[in-house]
Amino acid sequence: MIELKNITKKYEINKNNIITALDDINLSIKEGELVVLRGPSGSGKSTILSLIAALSKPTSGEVIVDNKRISKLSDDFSSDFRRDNVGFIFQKYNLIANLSVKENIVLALIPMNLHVDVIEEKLSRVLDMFHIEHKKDMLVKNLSGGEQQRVAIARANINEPKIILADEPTANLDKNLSLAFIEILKELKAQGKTVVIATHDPIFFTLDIIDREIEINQGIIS
Ligand SMILES: Nc1ncnc2c1ncn2[C@@H]1O[C@H](COP(=O)(O)OP(=O)(O)OP(=O)(O)O)[C@@H](O)[C@H]1O
Repeated sequence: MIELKNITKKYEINKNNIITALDDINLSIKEGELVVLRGPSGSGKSTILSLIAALSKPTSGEVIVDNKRISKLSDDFSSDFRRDNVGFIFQKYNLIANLSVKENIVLALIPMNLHVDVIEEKLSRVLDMFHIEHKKDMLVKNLSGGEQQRVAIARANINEPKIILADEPTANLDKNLSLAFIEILKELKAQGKTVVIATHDPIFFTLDIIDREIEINQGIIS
């Protein structure tokens, strides 16, 4: 269960220029729900995702995940929370171009000091699940956009997180690849993951696998 309680997030550019990205919002997302956050550019969608992932902290209010006040965690505990609970699919994928597919995917596991066999097992599970096995030794810079997205999704799932967050996941994909992404969403939902997608792509708005659409405008949920 994810709860945002009276969340305000302000970005201070300088003393005379403070942007209110979120203005006292309340939001609650149940375990296993597939939710779409929709709204125009700049409305606050990415800010909500970054708060749920404990990548940033609210100016006021609380973010609670599974009864844990994650908005109060120190930076170290925030990273632990993220590693154990959240898979984040970034709009621009945030992959390292000069590393191979498998190196990109296992990078986040390095601080965990896992046995090499465990890493191999986790790796082969996601390579297989997201149909990228045949490219595992290729450098990411030599992959197509759709393949890079599958690597980003595999990386987000390496630790079997309960929560998947995706920021404009189809922004760089054509229609067919967007439909392939929707197939992946179906798999994630079948596995019981909680999925939150920030998007303004209309392809999501008529899907029956989406449990709820949340409309956000200028930092306010309407
Ligand atoms: N790090 C930052 N510093 C300053 N302002 C920021 C920062 N991040 C976001 N903002 C501002 O906060 C507001 C909300 O941004 P946010 O990225 O959450 O919107 P969005 O709905 O995800 O937009 P998009 O669809 O374009 O990604 C915008 O006005 C944006 O310019």
